[in-house]
Amino acid sequence: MRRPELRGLYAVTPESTDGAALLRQVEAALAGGCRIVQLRDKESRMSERLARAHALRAATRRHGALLLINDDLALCQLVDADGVHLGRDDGDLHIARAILGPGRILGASCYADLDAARSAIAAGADYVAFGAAFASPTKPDAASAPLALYTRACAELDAPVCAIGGITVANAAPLIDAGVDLLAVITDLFSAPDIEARANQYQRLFAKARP
Ligand SMILES: Cc1ncc(COP(=O)(O)OP(=O)(O)O)c(N)n1
Ligand SMILES: Cc1ncsc1CCOP(=O)(O)O
Repeated sequence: MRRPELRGLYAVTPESTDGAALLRQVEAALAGGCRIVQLRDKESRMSERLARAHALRAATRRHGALLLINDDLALCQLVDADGVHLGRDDGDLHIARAILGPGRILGASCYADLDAARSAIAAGADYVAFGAAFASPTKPDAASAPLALYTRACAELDAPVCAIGGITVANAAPLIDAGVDLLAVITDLFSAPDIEARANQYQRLFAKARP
């Protein structure tokens, strides 16, 4: 079943930020209207990741927002997060769905591969992510997903479509016009001089597109 809450700005946390600063930044994004946050942390030790996940869990709850955890099912369960995001090297999606149960959200990276997205949806993914939409400062080696792929994905797939990679408020409109449901953003959000205002700009792009 489609989940209507899977639409809008999807804030993915940056690396190399201290825990207190990260929490302030995420709070600002939430204040600006962001309703979906992903903890993506490949650098911290487990104890620090756990502390960050707990802090983000509390903050997202205060704002009625969703928290997803990148890569880590166990951490998702430990902090009672709303779901996980998994890539092709992060384990089998059928098994992830079985572990998560029907209530939690499962997101899957599909790079530029529509067949991978069909398989992911069949395995129980709630949304499928394609990228990089544009050159990404965070992941310069990411595969590239052209706009036409998003158009096809939105027309052909029965699940919310997420775009990631190099997205900015200046280049996002064609993706939203193509029907993309989720814009996953790191740099353009968390490096903005005013994160709350930037999050609000994204939410307004979605509000303008359709109800
Ligand atoms: C929403 C969203 N889409 C794609 C990714 C990338 O996931 P993955 O390919 O597993 O790469 P890493 O993030 O693990 O480097 C994502 N994290 N979130
Ligand atoms: C995790 C990931 N996967 C593909 S691009 C990317 C990074 C997105 O970050 P940014 O918004 O800074 O380009």
